[in-house]
This record gives sequence, structure tokens and C-alpha cells, in this order.
Amino acid sequence: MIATESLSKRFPRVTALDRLSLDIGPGVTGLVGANGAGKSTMIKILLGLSPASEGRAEVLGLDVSKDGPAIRERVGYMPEHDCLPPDVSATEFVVHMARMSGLPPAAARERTADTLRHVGLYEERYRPMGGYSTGMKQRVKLAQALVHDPQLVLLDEPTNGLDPVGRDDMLGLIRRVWTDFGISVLVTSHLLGELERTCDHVVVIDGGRLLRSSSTRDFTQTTTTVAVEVTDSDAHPDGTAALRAALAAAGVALHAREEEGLPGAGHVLLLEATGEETYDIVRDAVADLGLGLVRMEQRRHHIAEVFRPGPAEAGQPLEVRAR
Ligand SMILES: Nc1ncnc2c1ncn2[C@@H]1O[C@H](COP(=O)(O)OP(=O)(O)OP(=O)(O)O)[C@@H](O)[C@H]1O
Repeated sequence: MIATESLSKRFPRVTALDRLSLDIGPGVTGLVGANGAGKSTMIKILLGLSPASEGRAEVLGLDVSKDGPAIRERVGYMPEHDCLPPDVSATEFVVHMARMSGLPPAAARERTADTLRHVGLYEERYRPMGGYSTGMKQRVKLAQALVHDPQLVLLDEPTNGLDPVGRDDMLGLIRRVWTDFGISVLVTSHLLGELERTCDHVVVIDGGRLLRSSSTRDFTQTTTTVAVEVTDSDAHPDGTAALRAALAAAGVALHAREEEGLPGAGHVLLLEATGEETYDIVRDAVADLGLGLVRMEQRRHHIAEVFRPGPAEAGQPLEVRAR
């Protein structure tokens, strides 16, 4: 869908993209990086709106340096900032955008109604957009990117300014753009965590450089860390502490850090499993102490953890760089 080779963009005072080589296939791909990492610059180059300083980029097999108009016919774009005329309704605006993309009047009206329904705008679509909430405006911006039935959409920070519920709704909509319509998506965000559930593939950039590009599954692969939570008992009013001592005595490697458990149970012990036998040791220790086992589960990585220094490198987990 998108391929770049040593792509660079230099402004007089800053290198926004630094020799970025990427190969992005169909599906939903997240482009994540802190503010100023180069995400919007990348999108503008991919749309053929801004020339690269060096390197090459292709979108749907078309060369961004000379096929800009053909790319924009086949690709939808949702810009980051508020760009909607306040005195026009969503229907009028999206019909206009559909007409600009070359759809005849009847098809433009039909596609507009379908697309606005898909993004969850109903009666409000006839009201002027100046009175819309941020969530409604983001939905209109998404609709205008989809109305001409593109093969690919580039969405620049579509969850910006949304509350957690609005964010979840928008991420669900984005996922369905691919699953329901087969339109591939490149979505940017400065929040690593939110892309985990939405994207098949994640590209992380920092200061215009590629930090990592992998499938979400590779990012979130299971770890050898096991979380164990137990109840307390009359004999052991602090069940977690008793289990910690028993497991340490049995030679199990325990993390110093514990996590909050469920109300009524103790903390969550984190330990390293060396094989099936570790599970047997935990089960036997819990039974010997007469505790109740609330849960024992293998941990998965969260994408954000991949970019935190480990406990050995720092006293405590640090904030994710790309926040
Ligand atoms: N037209 C421009 N002239 C000069 N510098 C620019 C221009 N556009 C972007 N930059 C700089 O290039 C760098 C990357 O900007 P870009 O907007 O691509 O980042 P971003 O990852 O999209 O961040 P944000 O989410 O804050 O927009 C920043 O340092 C920015 O100041």
C-alpha cells in the first residue's frame, strides 16, 4: 500500500523525516510518535502535497513525486485540525467533497447519506456544523475522507480532543473501515496504547527516525512473566506475603514489584516461569498454605511497555516517550 525508501524531509531548522524506509501492507496501520515526530509531514508527502528532500515514496504503486492527483483520487485524507466551515451542514459539506472527487450529483448524495450513517451521524447531519461537538466534527472529517470510496485513508490524529468514550467509538469506527469496507487505513497517534486494539501493524517514529515497525501481534507477544493472585486465610492474614516467601524458598524468580489485586484478595505477585514446572510449584505452594487461588495468568506485552526501560535500567517504569 505504502512504500518509502530513505525518505527525508528537511526544513531550514529541523529534519522532520530522516531516511525513513517503510513497507506497509493492507489493513490498519498505526503511525505513532510524539508531537513533532514527523507524522503529519509524512502524510503530506504521501498525498503528494509536499515534496520530499530525499528518497522515494510510493502509494498504491504510484510515485508521490509525480502522481499526486492520481494518488488523491484513490486515497482519502482526514486532516488533524478543525477545518470544517461552521455555517454549512455535514450533508452539504460531504456532498461537496464527494462532488470535488468527481462523483455525479445523485451518487454524491447517496454516498454521503451512507457514509454519514456509517460514522454515526443521523438527524444532526442537517444542522450547521458550527454547533457540533468535537466528536461529531471528527466523524464528519472521517466521512469526507471515505465518501469517494478510496482504497486507502490517511487519518491524522483522529482521536485528538475526544474523551475516553469518544476515543473508543472513533477507534471502533476506524477498525470497521477496514473490516466492513476493505479500505486500508494509516492512522497517526501520539498514544501508543490506543493503537493496540485497532491496528494490525504499528510503525513507531521519533524525531523523524524509524524506531520500530512490526505487527501488533509481535509487539504484544506473550511474556514469560506470570501474574498470581491469592486470597488471605486465617492462618495467613497476608496470603501474598506467605506465598512470596514459599515461592522464594522453592527457588522461583519473583519480581520485586507487586500490583494491586481485586478487592478482598491480596496483591498480584509477578514471577518468571522457566517452564511448566513453575506452574506446578505455584499450585502446590498455594495448596500447602491453604490459600485460595484467584488467578494465575501469563502476561502479554502492552505496546507501551516495549518503549519503557526495564526495571534493571531504571528504578521504576518511565513514561512512554511517545506520549
Ligand atoms: N512547514 C514547516 N516548516 C518548518 N518546520 C516544519 C514545517 N512543518 C513541520 N515542521 C517541523 O517538522 C517537525 C515534524 O512536524 P510534524 O507536524 O510532521 O510532526 P507530527 O508528528 O505530526 O506532530 P504533531 O502531532 O504535533 O503535528 C516538527 O519539528 C515541526 O516543527
